[in-house]
Amino acid sequence: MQTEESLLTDRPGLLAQPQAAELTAENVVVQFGGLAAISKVSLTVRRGDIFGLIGPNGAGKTTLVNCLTGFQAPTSGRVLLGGDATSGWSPDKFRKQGVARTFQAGRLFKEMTVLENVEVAAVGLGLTRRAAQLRAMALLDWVGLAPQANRIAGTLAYTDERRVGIARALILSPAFILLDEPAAGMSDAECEDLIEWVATIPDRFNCGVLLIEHNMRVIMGVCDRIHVLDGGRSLAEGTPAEIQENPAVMAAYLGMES
Ligand SMILES: Nc1ncnc2c1ncn2[C@@H]1O[C@H](COP(=O)(O)OP(=O)(O)OP(=O)(O)O)[C@@H](O)[C@H]1O
Repeated sequence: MQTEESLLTDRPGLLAQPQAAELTAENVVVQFGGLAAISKVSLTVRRGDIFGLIGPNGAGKTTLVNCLTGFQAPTSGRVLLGGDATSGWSPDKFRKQGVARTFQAGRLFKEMTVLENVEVAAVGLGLTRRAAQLRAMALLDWVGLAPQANRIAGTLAYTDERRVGIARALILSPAFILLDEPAAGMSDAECEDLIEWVATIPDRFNCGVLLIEHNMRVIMGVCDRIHVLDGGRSLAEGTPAEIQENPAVMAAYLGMES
């Protein structure tokens, strides 16, 4: 009999056991025609850390996350998972090796139930329907959506869609989870709630978190380190205190909502 906790966090033997301690971008360049969306960016997300990725609109945050998850091939440079080159890996391979993500637009299957949305992710990773359902329920409980499990996903509030996306990404306990603007559209109270449970992810799931977020309260409240992009280039990296005092960062954010 499995406990609630093991349903949340263990990894069945059919998956590669993700051992990687670091997810690294090394001199990554992404060129879209004449536009350099990412210019020689290097950063490392460590298992156990919450690593913030911030920057004004169009800075290249999502493009970089796409590179770190196999949705975009770098024009040059490399992405390394625990020291292994990932060149040519599909998003599915990244996921099976323990790198999961959410999307800005929830990308839920709108006609399916909330539970089925999470369940299919586990079935896609090789679990039986029954095992997938047990784990999906445990995760929905953890994100506070168990009472909505049988609701059609297309009828959910926008903020609850985010929670389903996070539950789906956390299924089978990835080594790294990349969250793309989870707080967008949330009220202050919902943000506080988000900060509280995102802060527990590294220890609970033994994973590293990369967090893209415009909401500075969320970023400063929860991150161990923060990397700032501007116009596709790295502007700064440091602790929340260092980033808040960095004049170049303040200049890039002048006029932005805090
Ligand atoms: N598939 C694409 N083809 C062409 N240009 C693209 C593509 N994807 C992104 N871009 C451009 O690359 C730049 C970086 O975009 P990206 O979405 O990565 O920024 P972002 O920091 O995530 O922005 P936001 O905060 O608004 O989500 C932008 O100028 C964008 O228009």
